[in-house]
Amino acid sequence: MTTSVKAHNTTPATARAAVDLQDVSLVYPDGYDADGTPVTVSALDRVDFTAAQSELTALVGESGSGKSSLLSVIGALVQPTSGTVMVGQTNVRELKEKRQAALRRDTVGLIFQQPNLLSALGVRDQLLVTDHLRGLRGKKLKQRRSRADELLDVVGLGDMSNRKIHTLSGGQRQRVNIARALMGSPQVLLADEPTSALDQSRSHEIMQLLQNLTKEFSVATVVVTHDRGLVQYADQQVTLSDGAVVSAERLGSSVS
Ligand SMILES: Nc1ncnc2c1ncn2[C@@H]1O[C@H](COP(=O)(O)OP(=O)(O)OP(=O)(O)O)[C@@H](O)[C@H]1O
Repeated sequence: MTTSVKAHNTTPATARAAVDLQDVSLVYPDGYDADGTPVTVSALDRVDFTAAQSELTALVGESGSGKSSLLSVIGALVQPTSGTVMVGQTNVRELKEKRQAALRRDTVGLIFQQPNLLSALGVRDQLLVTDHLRGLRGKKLKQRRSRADELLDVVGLGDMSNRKIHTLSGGQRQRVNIARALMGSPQVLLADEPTSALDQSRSHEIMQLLQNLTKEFSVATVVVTHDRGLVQYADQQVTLSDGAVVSAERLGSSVS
């Protein structure tokens, strides 16, 4: 059973808001009209949005309603035109670019539709790419390798750490992607249509995994999905239309 509440805030008083957006608008420049006047597109229109620690939020809405834009703003991939974006205790818009990059690396885990994995590398090394690039060696690299192995275990790939990516199924690749997103110990996990390339059964498995990891790692997870059948894994459903939040509902934990 779902309970409708005020559209802009459904985080329970007891839950810590890991993501808190107030009055956020995002306007993209979109070329020029025939008279040479600049044209703009309003992707987000005065959005209030919260996502709590240890909760999974499903973000739904028609194509073009602003779902990806909202994820991009939360993940500091795009600067909103106006409004306040808090991730944990950090006011993202007040950060300099370097600190925003650090936030993207350390505080936010990103999971995309198609796992963007490197075909030349084995499964464990997908999780260690940034550590290799940063030149980590010795004891520190060993610790990171242990973390990678723990995470691969958690996502059900404990026995596949040396496998090459092309030998994995779509669902297994998405699990690698999820494990990689957790490498930085994020407070927030953002997933943009993580199941759209998978069949129904694998999609449910991935959503169940995200639901479990949300609790286990105490992250605030926001999942964009077109598939209404997958919303059952969420604690909260937020619906966007034309860049605005039109409803926010708390959901009963029907699946666990
Ligand atoms: N980089 C951009 N430049 C200009 N307009 C953009 C840009 N990105 C998105 N838009 C526009 O902003 C609006 C919201 O797009 P967005 O991708 O956030 O929607 P969405 O709900 O994620 O759509 P979909 O479900 O199709 O992925 C759309 O009108 C889109 O055309």
